[in-house]
Amino acid sequence: MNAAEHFSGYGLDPTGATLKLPARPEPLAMKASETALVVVDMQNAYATRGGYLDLAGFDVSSTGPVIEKIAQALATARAAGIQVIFLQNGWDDRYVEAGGPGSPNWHKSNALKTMRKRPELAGTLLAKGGWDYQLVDELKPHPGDIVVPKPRYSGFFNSHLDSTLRARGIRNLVFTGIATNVCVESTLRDGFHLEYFGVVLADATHQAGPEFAQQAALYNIETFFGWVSSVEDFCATFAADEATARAL
Ligand SMILES: C/C(=C/NC(N)=O)C(=O)O
Repeated sequence: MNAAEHFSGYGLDPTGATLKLPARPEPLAMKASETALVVVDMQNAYATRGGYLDLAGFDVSSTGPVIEKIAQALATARAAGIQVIFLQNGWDDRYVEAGGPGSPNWHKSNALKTMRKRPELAGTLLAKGGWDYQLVDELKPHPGDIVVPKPRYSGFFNSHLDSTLRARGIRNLVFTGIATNVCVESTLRDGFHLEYFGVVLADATHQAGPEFAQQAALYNIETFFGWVSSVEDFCATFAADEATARAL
């Protein structure tokens, strides 16, 4: 290599089409290379009967269609070269990372509260290494996907999410997962403050709590923090991009 060829640095990818994802309140311009599909906390705890949310009294009976929608979005993202990021919520099996009584998390986490109320569950909910913490069988990471463990609702706190995204020049975050009104919204909001463009695929998300919580979260996102789209629109937009790339 001669001296002229030897340089360092990062130039945003000048190649690749800029696509328009149909979204509310208006379409969002994005490139596959600057976009990540973020799958939030699709763990047994949040999506499976017998997991934490179910044991804590939240309805998880209609998470099946959400899992299917996420699988569709994942297939399109991987084919289009979009970085896939799985967030995984929880703590070490002694709950040091959960914080003690000096942490609001200790007081507000329904997982920790449920275990205090039912001591026979101690050590089982959201503990690394356990079934509850595991990602659901239908949505296992593929080679090239990145898994980011996180100890709080927002994926940006005490995690390597921000550095992972910035190192790859990613500016757009496409959100799926559970729960829309808790970890999805928290992560999208923090992303907004860090200058990421956040869009949620509404049919690939599910709330913790009553249906109005889903609608309120989507209203907040659409009106204040980001954009709302669907799996069908995401797949149609990026499948077309992939077809164009193959034809070139
Ligand atoms: C209620 C709750 C939601 N988590 C999430 N992944 O949205 C929790 O973790 O306690």
